[in-house]
Parts: sequence; structure tokens; C-alpha cells
Amino acid sequence: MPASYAYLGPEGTFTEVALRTLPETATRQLVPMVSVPAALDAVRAGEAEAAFVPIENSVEGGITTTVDELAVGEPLMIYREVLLSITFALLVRPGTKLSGIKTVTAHPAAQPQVRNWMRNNLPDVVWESAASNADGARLVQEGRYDAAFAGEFAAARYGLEPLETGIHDAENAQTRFVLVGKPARPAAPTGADKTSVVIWQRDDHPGALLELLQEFAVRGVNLMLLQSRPTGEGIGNYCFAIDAEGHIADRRVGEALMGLKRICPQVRFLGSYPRAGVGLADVRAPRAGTSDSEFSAASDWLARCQDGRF
Ligand SMILES: O=C(O)C(=O)Cc1ccccc1
Repeated sequence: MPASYAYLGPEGTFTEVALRTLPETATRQLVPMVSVPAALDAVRAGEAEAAFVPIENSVEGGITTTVDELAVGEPLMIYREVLLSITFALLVRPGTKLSGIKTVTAHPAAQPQVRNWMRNNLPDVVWESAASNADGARLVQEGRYDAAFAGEFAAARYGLEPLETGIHDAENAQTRFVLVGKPARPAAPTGADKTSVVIWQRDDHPGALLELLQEFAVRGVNLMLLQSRPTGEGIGNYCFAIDAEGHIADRRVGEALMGLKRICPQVRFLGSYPRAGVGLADVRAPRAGTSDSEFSAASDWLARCQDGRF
């Protein structure tokens, strides 16, 4: 049996479309799962080699279920990311008219991307969340809802028709998906990489977040995502999911992570992986004093000082 990748299903999700852009899917069995936690647990249980799940969108930010699931439980690591531009279609059973729609469904992350369109076109319609956009389409096929926001490509799969296509409140809305597996050595740096971590702060005091961010700032590491998530230990207790530019093998990134490890009760490394859609030409040169060679020269100098050989 070929190795399998579990993904947020059922068939016809944006997740599946994004997953199929990875060349290695040609030799993998793709297994739709009912939820993000189910896909991740399939990896933890050794039933799937990897899971492919949505993690962030450009309209609403982090997809919290995914961030929360990666922050706790048996550790997993991100190996790849895929960016997909998203527009929605309003899918209905054949013959349904806009005026006949009383209920609509989709994944919760779809709502901020279609809210204005709904306000203008379906102002009195009741929204209910589905496990995924394709699951919403499946529920419309079953007659549970009148319409679903989903990819136009999902229509044929569920015997529906698109009443409207190209629905998107924000121009160029993109969703980011990640391929997640059990921890192993990250792929070698490409020069255009990203490092994801979740960090917990030691205690609540003025400047606590600033102290964490300084570890990146003083080493010239640019941040690409900062998301606070409740730890579940009472109001005001947060951990922070952070994406930083660079690879853990880059000295400035490694040193920033070591700095965090010294001051945080817990640091969870979620992986270093190539940035989607970014080439070497798009990557800024390191800030003065933060290149690998400058870190090495400084450690050599320190060793010489310690030896009295300066
Ligand atoms: O992949 C899907 O279809 C999903 O349900 C997740 C999702 C939600 C909103 C935008 C893109 C992907």
C-alpha cells in the first residue's frame, strides 16, 4: 500500500486542491478526514505519513483549531507550506433560486471572506458552520441546508450547481496550508525559509511580550506571524504562535530560539521549511551583524578572548 497523506476532507475541499499541487501526491494515497484534529491524529497514531491542513488565511489570520492542535499533544512538525488564492462559489441544488435560500453553510474560516457579499445578497439568511467547505456542499446535497459557500470545483462532486462564482470580499484572499509529519530533521535551508514556534511566557509582568520579541529583534530576525492563543489555564494566560523568517540552521534564528529557551518555560519548535511563492531574489540580505559569518567571527573572537589570544 502506498504511504498516505491525510487531509481535511471530504473530497472537494480547497485543502485537497492545495494538496494536489505537491508533486509527491502522485505517489501517495490521499485520505480525506472529517476534521483537522482527525487528520493530525492519524499522523500521531502512525496511520498516515503526513497530514495536510489549513493554518492561516490572509483575511482572518490563523485557523485556530490547527494552531491549537499543533501547540499541544504529541509534537508534530511542519515540512511544507502551500498558498492558494481562494474565491467562493454559492452552490445550490439544481433549480434553487437566490430568493429561495433561507440557510447557508461553510467552514467558519469562509465567513469573513463572504460576509459583505452575504450582507448585500442574502441579508436575512441563517449561517451555520460546517466541518469544511466541501462538507457544507455535501450537507446541501443531503437537503440539510439550501446553499453552501465552497470551491466551484466541488459542485459536480455533490450534484450541485454554482448560483454565483468568484465571491470574495477581499481581493487576492489567500489561504496557507501546511504538510505536517512526525518530528525529524528539517530539510536543509533553501535560503528562503520560515521557522514556526509556539512559546509560553514565564509569568505575567510588564514587558513580558516585549522580552520575547526582543530575542528576534536584536538578532535581525523578521517575524511573519504572531498569534496569541489562550493556554486554557484561565483568563489572561496566553501562548504565542510565531512564524519567523529564516531557517533554524541560520545562526541568527538558532540564537533567537536559544534565547527564548532560556527565558520561556516552554518552546515548541514546529519546523523550518521553504516559504511558498518566495524565491531567493525576494529574500532580503541579513541586517548588518546578523549573517552566519558574522556570528561565527564573533564566537571565534570570544574563544580567543577566553584563551587570552586576542
Ligand atoms: O479546505 C476547505 O475547503 C476548508 O474547509 C478549509 C478552508 C476554509 C476557508 C478557506 C479555505 C480553506
